[in-house]
Amino acid sequence: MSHVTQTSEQVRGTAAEHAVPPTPFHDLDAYVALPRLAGLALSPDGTRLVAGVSTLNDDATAYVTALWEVDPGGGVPARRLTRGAKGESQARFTAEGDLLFVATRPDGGTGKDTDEKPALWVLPAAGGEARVLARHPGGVEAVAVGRTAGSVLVQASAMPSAADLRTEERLRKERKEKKVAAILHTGYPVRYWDHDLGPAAPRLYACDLDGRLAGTPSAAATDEPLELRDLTPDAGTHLVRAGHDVAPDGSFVVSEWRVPEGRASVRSDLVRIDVATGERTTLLAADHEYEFGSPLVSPDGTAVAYVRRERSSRERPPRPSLWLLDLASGSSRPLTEGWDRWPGEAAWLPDGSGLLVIADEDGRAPVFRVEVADGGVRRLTDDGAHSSLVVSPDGTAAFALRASYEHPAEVVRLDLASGTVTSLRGPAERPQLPGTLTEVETTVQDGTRVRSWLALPDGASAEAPAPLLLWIHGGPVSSWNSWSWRWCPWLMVAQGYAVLLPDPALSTGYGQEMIARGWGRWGAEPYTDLMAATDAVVAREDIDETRTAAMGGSFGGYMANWVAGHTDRFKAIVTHASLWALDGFGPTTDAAFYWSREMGPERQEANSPHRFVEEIRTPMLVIHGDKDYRVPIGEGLRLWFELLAKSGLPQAEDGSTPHRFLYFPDENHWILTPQHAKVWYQVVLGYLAEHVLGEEPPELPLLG
Ligand SMILES: CSCC[C@H](NC=O)C(=O)N[C@@H](C)C(=O)N[C@@H](CO)C(=O)O
Repeated sequence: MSHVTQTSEQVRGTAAEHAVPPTPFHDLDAYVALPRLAGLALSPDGTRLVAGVSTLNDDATAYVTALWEVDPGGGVPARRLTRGAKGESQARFTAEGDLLFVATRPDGGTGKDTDEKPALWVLPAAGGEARVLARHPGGVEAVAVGRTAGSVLVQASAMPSAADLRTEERLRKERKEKKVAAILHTGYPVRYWDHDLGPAAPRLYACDLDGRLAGTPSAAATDEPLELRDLTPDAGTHLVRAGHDVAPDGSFVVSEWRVPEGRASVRSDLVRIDVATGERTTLLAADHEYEFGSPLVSPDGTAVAYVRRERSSRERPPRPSLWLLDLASGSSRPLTEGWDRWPGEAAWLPDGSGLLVIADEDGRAPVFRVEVADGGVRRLTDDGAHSSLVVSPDGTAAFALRASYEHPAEVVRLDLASGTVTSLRGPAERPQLPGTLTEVETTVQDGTRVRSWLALPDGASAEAPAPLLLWIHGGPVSSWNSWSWRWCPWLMVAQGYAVLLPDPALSTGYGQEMIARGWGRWGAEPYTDLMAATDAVVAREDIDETRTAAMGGSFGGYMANWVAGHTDRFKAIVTHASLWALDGFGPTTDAAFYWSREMGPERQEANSPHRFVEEIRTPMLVIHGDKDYRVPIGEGLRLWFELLAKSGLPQAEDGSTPHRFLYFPDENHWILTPQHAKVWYQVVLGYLAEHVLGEEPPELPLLG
């Protein structure tokens, strides 16, 4: 019996085989075994809802995503649809109700060696086995479908000189056989997050169904994979990380189109690509003031909702707003210009009268309704952070994933008339928590309200005050508003810590001025806001002011380093994937142009934590992954050397040090594999136990 109530149709993790912990947050094996939801797809008739669910593989060394069907009416338990050993993702429905997905299946069901590249599969609505619909020598990366008819659009990466898929295959084979991995770059960027860009770059292909899926199951089973028709043979690097949307009738695509603009900077235009001919026209050309992204074609195909991003500079942060482009006249107008929030994921209402838009607000990410007629914005949901929004064909309901710091993502139905949100019978139930979540706020010197989440362990009281962990979010332009498997406060709460999650200057969801307050001033207001939030919480009688630690990842790691050089109030500091010397980080991160708009050499100097190394007298746990291209490993290496060599707490002559460096040779900015995630939490919790609680460090046999 597991601690989580599950039906036979629900996901089981390896925790079920172990002794029962009070909650999954008391046991790292149970924690990493919790199922994780991502991605929703709704059939065009609104009767079928499919979610991706990741669970551990048999030896608990990887997550595998399967597709599950969830009853949109909430009556029937969720059921698993796919069972491939390497998993399935990107569920999409065709207009006829066939379920498409991307999967890597070793022999593609054909017995032939397919080099295990992800292919496009279909599970026909008419019944029968799943089969391959299309392949690409580089693997299928993304799939999009017109909602009412027409082509399936496939994104896959092609070698620049390959004019057809036969050449593509040959070029890839030659590189593989000769073990050539070299890339000759002519532009920027050259890396993204955890992988190299090039020599292959994304293109869009049409996969013309021509009614072939509407046949009988037996007819479908004999079908050969379809040909992919290249719509963008001249894409070069223009489609690198470019989002797109297909018109409902499948006749055209609107896509972001990256344009180099000199001095290693790239801007984003919007283009229209005709699916029949591949003809491309620029709809909106970016300039130094504005760029354009996140296109969504209206239900009648006559307009495009998009995000116009006021570009950032030394003087001001970026400012996105939602706009509407009329395709016939080419004229645009603002939809949310006066709304002081950053529009995120959006979906059209089927009658075209408005859009549902998700935006950060006050530690949450609610769903808002934006009226096309007058740009009116109305908040529809109360708690939680929403994602994967899909709207029912009759426009009466929407479905989404909803998460918060109280629970991981779950599938919900939102009644658009009443605003009622109902949890559906998903593949897993909410895990039991080892404490409670509350909201706290304080007013800082300039009058700004700084709010935070505070996770408290059961039993914290004036008689038994809890040690405090200040956890600083990354970005920095983001917010603590949703469940994160990487930054899970409840594992700390289960060990008796209270965890403070503040949203300081630069956080989203509090208006543009909150972001502007910290722009180019990372060591100023963002830091003092965090200290003020900590001061307010340690004044509580259920918190022990004498046992505190600070930690953060990425920008949160930057701030942890800054904290280390500016106060001795914490017993320990944990700094993950952190920015240490801004002159080094600035030009070596994967999108240097973005950061250089905010920080010139003077600001880099003023805000760089490495300048305060001699002031560091707090034990630090440094963590970094070698394949981190967002905050390159050089930051971690330099921090570690300088901490030992010249901090206020240097390595002793006998080689001993209270500092530690947890290094992951094959992880990136995020530590993702289940066993590495376990190691991460074990080492962090052990380090905190030693320095905050005064306990013996735990033995970690897997670390040698
Ligand atoms: C190249 S655009 C920067 C995106 C983002 N910053 C937004 O303000 C970012 O990746 N920042 C990292 C340094 C960072 O702090 N990442 C955090 C949060 O996204 C993380 O958890 O990875």
